[in-house]
Amino acid sequence: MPADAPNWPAPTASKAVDATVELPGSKSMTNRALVLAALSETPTAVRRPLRSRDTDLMAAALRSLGARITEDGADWAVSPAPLRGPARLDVGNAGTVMRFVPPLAALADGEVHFDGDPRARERPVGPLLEALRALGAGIDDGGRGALPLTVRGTGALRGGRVVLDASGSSQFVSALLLAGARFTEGVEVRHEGPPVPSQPHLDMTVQMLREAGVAVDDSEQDVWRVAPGPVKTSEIAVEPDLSNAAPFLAAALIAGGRVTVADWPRRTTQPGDALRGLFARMGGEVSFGDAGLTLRGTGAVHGITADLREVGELTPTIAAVAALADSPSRLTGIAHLRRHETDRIAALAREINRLGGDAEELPDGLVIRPRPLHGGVFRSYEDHRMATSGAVIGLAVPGVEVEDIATTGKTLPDFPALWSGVVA
Ligand SMILES: O=C(O)C1=C[C@@H](OP(=O)(O)O)[C@@H](O)[C@H](O)C1
Ligand SMILES: C=C(OP(=O)(O)O)C(=O)O
Repeated sequence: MPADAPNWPAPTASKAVDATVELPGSKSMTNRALVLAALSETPTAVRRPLRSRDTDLMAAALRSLGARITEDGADWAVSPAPLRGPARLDVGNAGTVMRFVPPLAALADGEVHFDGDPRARERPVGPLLEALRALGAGIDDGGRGALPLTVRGTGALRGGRVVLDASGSSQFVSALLLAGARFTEGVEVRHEGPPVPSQPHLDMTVQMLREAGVAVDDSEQDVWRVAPGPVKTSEIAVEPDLSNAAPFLAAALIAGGRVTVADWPRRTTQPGDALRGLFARMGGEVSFGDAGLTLRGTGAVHGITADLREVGELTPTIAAVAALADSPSRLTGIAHLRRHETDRIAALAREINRLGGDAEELPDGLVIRPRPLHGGVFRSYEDHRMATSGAVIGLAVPGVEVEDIATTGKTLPDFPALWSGVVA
């Protein structure tokens, strides 16, 4: 962010909202689609991908490894090519790039160097690197277990069985599975440790692999087996990003009225689908219709006690709503959020409290006791979901200014315009 970028005055809702919003594609599906397309034996059309910092970084990384990725209207056309180095890749602060691409680099011929934003160097990749080494990869990370690092690809990876602790991020497992069919022996990943977060994202990985013709066995708890074989995709349609639906649905909860998110899939592996249940418990009326999924505010906004381990990505928005509710909330199971774009537990508590709230950190979550809030600057810590949480609080609290709203470009570059379209 330019040091002098002005804060963004969050619009206050002066009346009930009444809007339909068309959201861009899912970050998680887009970046899986790009990886699978780059590994595929056949060219792939990725339909309605998200265009944002994280997905542009993924496309750039795969291009550097040899894939041809071109724009075709709103789609991306991906032509695979043998993976090769040398390459220097920028992961930005994208967990999906820093975790999903090193296994591809291990399959490439040549050295591939990875680095990213200062925060990316603090995010965990160690268990993934250890697993890749155990599967035959040569990696130089200076013993840090973190970026920057170099993968010394030889054009093939043996693969086989590996045990790792994926309690820090489900992306360690997804990374090994996405590339696993191309390892000579396939891969068997066994998790040992505290629970793996983000189960829907693991389901997304497994489902998208199966749709690409890859045999995956996930019948045993905490064990995933990917058979060696070709990846074959020709077309992957990306669903709207349901995690980015969170602030928009929250707007109807807070301001009253209704917000419809267009093209909400009836069946999906996206964690954002859990918003239907979570926001219903917090006071919304949720219904499917021809136009999409609609949330109607009832005037009531309730606190919630919820274990968010599986849907940690939704925490910042839920916490913002919780700060405006009529009863306390207790959000748990999310210790791993301390290693997300920022320490989200600490950042949410700090920013809610700066506006006069009462949020208390737990080792693995937050307790939020609603209190009248006042205006002020809501800092975003270069975290897209912190920025949108500030916008949600601003709906009900005059004088909230969100620092660095442009950071929403990580997954939703159009946020300010989409938000004005809903709340103006
Ligand atoms: O695989 C994915 O696309 C993601 C998995 C989750 O990561 P963690 O399991 O590290 O929380 C999620 O928070 C992230 O935004 C996207
Ligand atoms: C944790 C997130 O992103 P990343 O893919 O960088 O892990 C997120 O989008 O909430």
